Order: sequence, then structure tokens, then C-alpha cells
Amino acid sequence: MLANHTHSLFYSFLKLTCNQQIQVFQRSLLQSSFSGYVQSFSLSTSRNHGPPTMPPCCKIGPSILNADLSQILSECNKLLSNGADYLHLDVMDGNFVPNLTFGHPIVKCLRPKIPQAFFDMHMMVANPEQWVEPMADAGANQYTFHIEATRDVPGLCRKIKEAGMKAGIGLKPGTPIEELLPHIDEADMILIMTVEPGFGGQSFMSHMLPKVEYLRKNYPELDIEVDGGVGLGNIQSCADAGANMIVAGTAIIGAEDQRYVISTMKETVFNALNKVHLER
Ligand SMILES: O=C(CO)[C@@H](O)[C@H](O)COP(=O)(O)O
Repeated sequence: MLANHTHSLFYSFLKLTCNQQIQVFQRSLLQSSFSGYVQSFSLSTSRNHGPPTMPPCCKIGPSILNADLSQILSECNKLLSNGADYLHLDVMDGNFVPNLTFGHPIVKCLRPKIPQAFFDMHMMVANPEQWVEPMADAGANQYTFHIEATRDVPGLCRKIKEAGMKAGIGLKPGTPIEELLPHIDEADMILIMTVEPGFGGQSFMSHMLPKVEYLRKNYPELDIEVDGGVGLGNIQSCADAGANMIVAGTAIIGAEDQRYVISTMKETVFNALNKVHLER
């Protein structure tokens, strides 16, 4: 009985916005014996200085790459109605990766049909500077480029933000984390690839998780996304490493019960993030 009650409270909680989650989380801590910890909270946006503030929000962003792309709008609507927090749209140019998908014209068509959706554009393209304005005009919310594809990370992050989008920096599996470190403060989000970019349905590379662990340890509030081969079998390890933004394609698109997969992933990530913060 109590377990059922806790369960339904948890799912109501998941439906709240990030700010509402913060308020509920603070209230629940105040009611517990952790009030001393709460007093040390501030909502500062600094990354890596002073005590941690709040754990970052957990968000699940299905990748539509392996969906039925002839039905892209209904696939997106289905994911959103099953609890997706955002949509991860994979743009491939046949050059940076050996595969070809879609570009800003698709985003432009989708935007008016699903105005509430957050579009996280994963730009697997050789010249990421080229598509910033077209994507912003089309209605993209976040523009994640690969660090391997540009010589001017700060300039590109600036350009993306000036165009009104959030800037994400992605790392291929072979790229060491050291290449990213000078640029962390320039980005809104870091994407750690857990497969070689290019195709859905590949096997998860668990040896990428130390990158996530390093980032979470040193940047407690950073948005860290993992992408590639993520599913119910490895979500716990992604969550324990500290990822708070989870991209999953096949595991969600192919599921009979998308809602169950999304909510289980979210619950797993939420619990891990809050456990780590309470232990600090
Ligand atoms: O960027 C990519 C692949 O390059 C990913 O977004 C995949 O599309 C995720 O699909 P699964 O690996 O989860 O099936």
C-alpha cells in the first residue's frame, strides 16, 4: 500500500518541470533531517566553484533515428506523450559520419506541429558552422556539434548562443576528455558518445563511462548526455557514472511500452543523481 503510494507520488513528481522538481526536492529535504544541507544550497550557476547547489535535472531524450521516418510527426508525438522530455534529432552528412539522415528542412516542418518540443540537434557534420543559422531559423533549441569537426570551439559556441540556441559539445569515443576541458564553460551541455557516431542499434561502450564520471565529479551541475546503445540493461551504470541527459534510440523506439522504458530510465537517473548529491 505504502509502496504503491510512493510509486504514484514519484510519477507525479516526474511530470513536474525542472524548477518545480527543485522546489519539491528542497521542501522534502527541509522536512527531513537534512535541513543543514539545504541551507548551503544556492541557485548559483557557477560550474565548479564552492559547494554544489542542486543536482542537475534528469531528462530522457529519445533518438528518432531508428523510428519510421515516413511517420516522423506521429513518432515524435508518441514519444512526447509517453513522457519524453526532449527529442534528440540526429543530423548526418555522409562525410563526418558514413551515413545520411535529414537537416533543417525537417526541423522547420516539425516545429509548428509540435511547438512545445525541445529539439536537441546532434550535428554529426563536417562543417558545423554552416548549419547554425538555418537550424536556429528552423526552430532548433540545442545545437550539439562534435569537437572533432571544428578548429574554433569557443567561436562556434558563441555563434550558436547568439543565434538563440543552447550549445552542446560532443565527443567521439576515441577523443580524450582532456581536449574538452578548456571548453567546458563555453558549453551548455557535454555529449559523451557511447558508440561510434553514425548508426543506431550499436552496442554500448561501457569504457566511455569514466569520461562521464570524471565530468560529474568535477562539474556537479553540468548537463552530461550519453548517447549510443543505452537501454534498460545499462541505464544504472550511466546513472551511477553521473549522466543526467539520456539519449536512447532502439531501446525506446522498439519498446512495446515506451512509457515504461522512459519512466524507468528517468527514475533510475533521478535516484542516482540525488543519492550522490546527498552524500556530498
Ligand atoms: O547518434 C547516434 C548514433 O550516431 C545515436 O543517437 C543513436 O541513434 C542512438 O540509437 P541507439 O544506439 O540508442 O539505438
